[in-house]
Amino acid sequence: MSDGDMGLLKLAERNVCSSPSMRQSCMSAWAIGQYGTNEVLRYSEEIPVPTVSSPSDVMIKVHATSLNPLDVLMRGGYGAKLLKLRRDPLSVMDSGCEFPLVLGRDVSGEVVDCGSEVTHFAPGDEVWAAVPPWKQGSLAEYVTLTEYEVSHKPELLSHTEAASIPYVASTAVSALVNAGGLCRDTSSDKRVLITGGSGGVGTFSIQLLKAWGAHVTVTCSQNAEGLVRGLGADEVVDYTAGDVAEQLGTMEKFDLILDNIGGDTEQQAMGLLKPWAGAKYITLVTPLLLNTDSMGLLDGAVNAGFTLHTKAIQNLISSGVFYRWGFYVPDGPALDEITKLVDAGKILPVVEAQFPFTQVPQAFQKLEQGHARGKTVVRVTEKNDRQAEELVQDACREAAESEQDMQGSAKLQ
Ligand SMILES: NC(=O)C1=CN([C@@H]2O[C@H](COP(=O)(O)OP(=O)(O)OC[C@H]3O[C@@H](n4cnc5c(N)ncnc54)[C@H](OP(=O)(O)O)[C@@H]3O)[C@@H](O)[C@H]2O)C=CC1
Repeated sequence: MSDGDMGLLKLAERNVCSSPSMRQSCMSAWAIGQYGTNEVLRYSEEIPVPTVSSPSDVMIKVHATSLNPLDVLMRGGYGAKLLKLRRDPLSVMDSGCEFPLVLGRDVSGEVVDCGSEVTHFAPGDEVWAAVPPWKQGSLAEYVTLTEYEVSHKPELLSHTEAASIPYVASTAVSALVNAGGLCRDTSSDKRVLITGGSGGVGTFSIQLLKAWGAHVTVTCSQNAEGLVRGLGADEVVDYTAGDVAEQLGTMEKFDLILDNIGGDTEQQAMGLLKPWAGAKYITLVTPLLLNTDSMGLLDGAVNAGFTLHTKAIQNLISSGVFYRWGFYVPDGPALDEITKLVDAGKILPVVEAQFPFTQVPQAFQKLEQGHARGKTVVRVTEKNDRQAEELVQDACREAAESEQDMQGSAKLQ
């Protein structure tokens, strides 16, 4: 997008937050005003600041965020019907719709304000969090979350590094712990297969499971083998080199499969689990939001529930395998545990690409090309710091000019 386009967009969006008094409560953000392709992404300096409105709110100045496949999907309207149900009624009250909608699900930043009942955080604290998809996102100067969703950032990580972890970590913990029943104390004798191990969720999950002592097998492309082995994967199967089910079928069977791919992988995976031994298959690729989008809330939810129930029963009866869907769940305390693992050097950030805040559309393009090797991060403050510097320089220049004017008029007198 050219500077000229950016200027036109800014002018077009002045109506969001236009009066001088309102402008003080506005921030810069990348937002969408409708669902669609990358064209709908708009930079605006007129997005209302999400201020503290409840006693448990924590307002964060965003230093960095990262993109997830969900951002690309949500830009196109994915999950709109179900997510709208959970949005803050105040945020949709004026327009009756969710727009302008700010995307971005990760945040690493600094607390700037807290509600009266917040006990664990104070202004100035460096924090990280995953922003629930029903809340305004972090491709913005500020984001406001509830205390339970926030955690203190690992000291060893920069904001850019930290922003690569929260959403994939919260998803992995939810899938492996809540759905999979694994934890630090019960994983050491477990054989786990991660499909799609080279992406955001995969690169995090490998490290978490290795920190817990599990034996980890990963499927990925041949050129990602070095990456996943470097993160600790014990065995790697190149899914591009022939029949992946056949290759995996020669191995000892697994206790748990975390499926980041879905589709045919689901059928292939079932036969790879230990039968009648409490083994679990957890997929992150579920039809729930697609169903509610296409069939409506009630029919979609019922249909998804029926699908899940049928598959769960079939797999339990035929092979004693537990079939489950995994979902991202907001969980600050889980991130506290991840902070400890990061500080202990057991989990490293995997940042594949970084973009400045001015290049968010390019960051989305990168994500849409696929073949992720870890995460794509957006540095948010860099632009705002530069902008603040420019404002200070402008103010200094104006002050110097008015001083010169005053000296000039004093001489004349
Ligand atoms: N249910 C939920 O709440 C959540 C669901 N998800 C979903 O989980 C999935 C994974 O997320 P995330 O890790 O962030 O995605 P990424 O896009 O970061 O990673 C996907 C990875 O899979 C690899 N891949 C593609 N096809 C295959 C294949 N057939 N076998 C093995 N590897 C393959 C890709 O590389 P390459 O193509 O080069 O092989 C890429 O590295 C996504 O579908 C996402 O939408 C994520 C978070 C929450």
